[in-house]
Amino acid sequence: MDTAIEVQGLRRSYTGRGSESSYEAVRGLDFSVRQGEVFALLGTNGAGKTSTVELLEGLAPPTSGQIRILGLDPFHERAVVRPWIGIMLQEGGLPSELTALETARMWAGCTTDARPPEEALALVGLEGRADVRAKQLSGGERRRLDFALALTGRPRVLFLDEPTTGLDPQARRTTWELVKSLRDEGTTIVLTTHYLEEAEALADRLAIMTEGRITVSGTPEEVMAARPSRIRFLLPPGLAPAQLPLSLPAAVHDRQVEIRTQDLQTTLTELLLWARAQGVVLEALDARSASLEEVFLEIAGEQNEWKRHAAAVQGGEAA
Ligand SMILES: Nc1ncnc2c1ncn2[C@@H]1O[C@H](COP(=O)(O)OP(=O)(O)OP(=O)(O)O)[C@@H](O)[C@H]1O
Repeated sequence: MDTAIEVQGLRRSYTGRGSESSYEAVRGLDFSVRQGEVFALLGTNGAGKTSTVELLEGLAPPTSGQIRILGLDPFHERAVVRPWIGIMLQEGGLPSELTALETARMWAGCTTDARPPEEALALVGLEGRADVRAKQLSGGERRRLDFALALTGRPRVLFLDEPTTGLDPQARRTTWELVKSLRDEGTTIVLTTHYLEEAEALADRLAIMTEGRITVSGTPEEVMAARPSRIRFLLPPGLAPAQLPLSLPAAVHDRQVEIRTQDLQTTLTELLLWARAQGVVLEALDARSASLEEVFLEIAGEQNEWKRHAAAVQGGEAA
């Protein structure tokens, strides 16, 4: 079987208490994750990532829709599915008096076919901190201990919820290498992160969520290619904006020119040929494809724009 995770029409509502109305945090998701793939779920705060991942982990039943983890329902067939999955939570909640090794041993004691605790600690680079109590570990080291525990059961499907939050740049790179090597060994990984360069570095495919829905999805390259590239330069002295090549729609602010294009190579060639023919230098020339961060910010911006519009319409109606 090639598909590790299959999600269809997934919805999750939180029922309100007393006079509070219920809130639909997940509003109809469809996606699948192949075996041995890193799938990143991105989105602004409150987009519904954790609500979704909890359903995938079988911690709660969906309000409607279907989930299959390696062919089974993670909530109703939890006893079978649980040993296949590894979960790294945002807040580990570890007993603070135990050392790192004692914690890993305790965890291994509750796990079927557990990795030796020393091996789990070594995988995350904590072998030298084995005898340090959890409460004396740094925030980043505790995060790595959480990761070691998630790996203890040799999971086939691994859920990593913001795995590198609080890690220094070197520890973050080491974690990335570990994620890649787990993926190369065939582990399926669902990753949520607020670090877009992390998603760019690790994800085979990703989905960006806004308000409970997936707005865009695909490989990082596909997601970035869907947005225009941009070229910037300073308007050469003595030239008016109207003298720029007409076929290139440019926005000019003070002397700063910005051209957006779906075909960076052709547009850039046209611009450079024009500059040579004019005998002008394009100062501060900068041409780049959309980064994942730009795509993300644009989607988040569109969402805010839409909210402002909706509020204005509502305000208008009320008036
Ligand atoms: N137990 C709950 N009861 C009611 N509403 C909830 C509950 N848990 C989450 N929500 C709401 O559901 C929405 C989605 O929350 P969720 O934690 O899934 O978002 P997220 O994308 O993981 O956010 P973050 O990036 O901040 O972790 C939010 O508006 C949140 O307030």
